[in-house]
Amino acid sequence: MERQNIFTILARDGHARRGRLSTAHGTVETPVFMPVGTVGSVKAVCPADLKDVGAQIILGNTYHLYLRPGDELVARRGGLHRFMRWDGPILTDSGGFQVFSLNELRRLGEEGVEFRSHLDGSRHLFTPEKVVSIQRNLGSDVMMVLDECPPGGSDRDYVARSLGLTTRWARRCREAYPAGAGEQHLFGIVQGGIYEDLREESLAQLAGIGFEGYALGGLSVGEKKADMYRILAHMGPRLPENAPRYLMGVGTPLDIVTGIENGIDMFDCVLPTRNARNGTLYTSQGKVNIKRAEFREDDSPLDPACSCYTCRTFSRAYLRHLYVAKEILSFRLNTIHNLRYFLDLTARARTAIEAGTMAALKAEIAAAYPEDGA
Ligand SMILES: Nc1cc(N)c2c(=O)[nH][nH]c(=O)c2c1
Ligand SMILES: [Zn+2]
Repeated sequence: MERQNIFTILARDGHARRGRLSTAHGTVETPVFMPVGTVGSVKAVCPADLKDVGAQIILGNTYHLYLRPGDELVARRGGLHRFMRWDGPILTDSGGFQVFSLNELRRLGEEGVEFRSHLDGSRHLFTPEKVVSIQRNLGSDVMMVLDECPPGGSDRDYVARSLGLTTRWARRCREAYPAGAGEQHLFGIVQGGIYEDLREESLAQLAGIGFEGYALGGLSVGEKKADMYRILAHMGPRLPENAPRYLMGVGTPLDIVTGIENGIDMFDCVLPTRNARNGTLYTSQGKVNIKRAEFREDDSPLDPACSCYTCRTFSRAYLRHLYVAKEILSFRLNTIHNLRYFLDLTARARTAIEAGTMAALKAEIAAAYPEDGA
């Protein structure tokens, strides 16, 4: 069955694209930031908070949901959307990345990757077919193939061998879920480390198989920032023109704007949620460390340029007090703000692309976050 085109480009500004992705749970205006909902919750906030901050699509981690509560339990409860009461689109990663990042004990082979649960030490095997089955049980709108993400700094020979395995696994994922098999989309993941020729080879192999979208993996995994930006500039515009392009695990505000100017449409990163919980807040004037004593009696809003519930309602003095007192409310209010900042950033990018002013937005973010580009 021929699939209708799921992605439409509405405007361009250089390589930057303003687009629209259609999914079974609604359309996604791109460029878009996806809050990370690791085990079926975006930590410290509820679905109503997510809607209030402008979230369109969120991310779930297959590895974590498979181990707890279990993908088959989620399927019996009606799928992840119903289970967590999120009615918008959901993207799930394949779990391979978490296997590598959370498990010392793992065995990589042609069949798949064997690992022990970080929860109870039980043994498991993720194969391409298994991770597709898990994501079908979860019912995510966008599924990711099983891939191997070579550690940052891996040598060229290892990266070359690894991308071959990633391609063979991607082909098995596609065979397990052929185009048109259902309403879920399947995205391929381009690997190839910091080597342009290997990146192009990985992309050519994946494009030959054919996916509804294409991700750049293997970045923001410990490589030098200059190497990430070099690969981003080389590969972003080379990804298939009429498919959504997803930069996995990225990134800082400047990384995101740089990704957009290089043709990326979708981003996910734990920075806004994780840093909210350690008091690092993103604002129009750069990062604010809310625990600093200077805020003890500061009645001003966290960010006068932000219209989120936190900035509309509370002072920096109160936010500092909650953080220092280790109040649970601190996590929620800080997360609401940080997510709103990242979601507003991509919303402003959508407007900037339509107006042809992406360069001005990038200059503004580079000035507010000079440390990001280092
Ligand atoms: N930075 C990254 C974050 C990620 N969640 C992933 C991933 O899930 N798969 N493959 C990847 O290469 C990858 C890189
Ligand atoms: Zn705010």
